[in-house]
Amino acid sequence: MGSTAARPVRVKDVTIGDGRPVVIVPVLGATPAELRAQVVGLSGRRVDVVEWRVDHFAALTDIPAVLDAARALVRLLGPVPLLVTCRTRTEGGVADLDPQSYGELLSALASSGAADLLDVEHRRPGDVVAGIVTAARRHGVKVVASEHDFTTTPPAEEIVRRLREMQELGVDLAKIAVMPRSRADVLALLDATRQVSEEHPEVPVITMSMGPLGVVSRLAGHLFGSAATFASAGTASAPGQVDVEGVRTVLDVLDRAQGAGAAREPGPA
Ligand SMILES: O=C1C[C@@](O)(C(=O)O)C[C@@H](O)[C@@H]1O
Repeated sequence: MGSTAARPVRVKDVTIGDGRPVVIVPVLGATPAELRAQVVGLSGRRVDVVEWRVDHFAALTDIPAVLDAARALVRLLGPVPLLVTCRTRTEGGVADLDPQSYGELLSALASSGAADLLDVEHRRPGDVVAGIVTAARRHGVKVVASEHDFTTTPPAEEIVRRLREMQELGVDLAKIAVMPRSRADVLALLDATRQVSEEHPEVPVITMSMGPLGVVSRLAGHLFGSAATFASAGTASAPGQVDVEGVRTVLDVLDRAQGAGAAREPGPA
């Protein structure tokens, strides 16, 4: 274990990074009406955080329209925190923004109070990333640094290095999604997750191995140290996402099994 203490992130009534997996569900509407319908469709489902994938929004370059839509979502969600993510093309999303426009949009979102959490791609230019993080800090918005590799899985040491690089940006959470080509790749992702969450728990990590091979990381990643999992409700935002009910069922089973295991542990069999 590292010498520093875990620092779970508190957003509204949700705690991220205390060992219990947080379920995040993306919405991908192109218009405010589509987004509204998707969020209404989530009511009664066990969703901890909603992610707005703003890169799918038709008026992405119209900052006031984006802020209006974000505010409407926050009102509709009530106690459920909103994570706003603008996934660029290079990271597997649909936004085609130059670094300056990316920085302006995210800084505006950070300053507007229209997001509880903001995803920041740490591979954008350093000054752009720093500007967004500063704006978010000033306005009490939590930052999730992120990186995506839709073709490969780097070796575990490299995943560790990238997660550490993100943790050191002064953000609240560090996230990495990678694509496995083998079972060994899935293990590499899980092992890197274990290592960073044990040695550097001060910034919780969110990790996933994508596609069908990586599904186990979405269902049991918390047992290796991942603080959250992305689950779908309707349209998945990445390959391998399982529907929210399926994820909840598995998490409940694992939770019960762990409780039973803990109760048995002290005595001899
Ligand atoms: O970063 C992530 C993780 C993700 O890519 C996944 O694999 O579940 C889904 C995205 O919507 C989100 O922004």
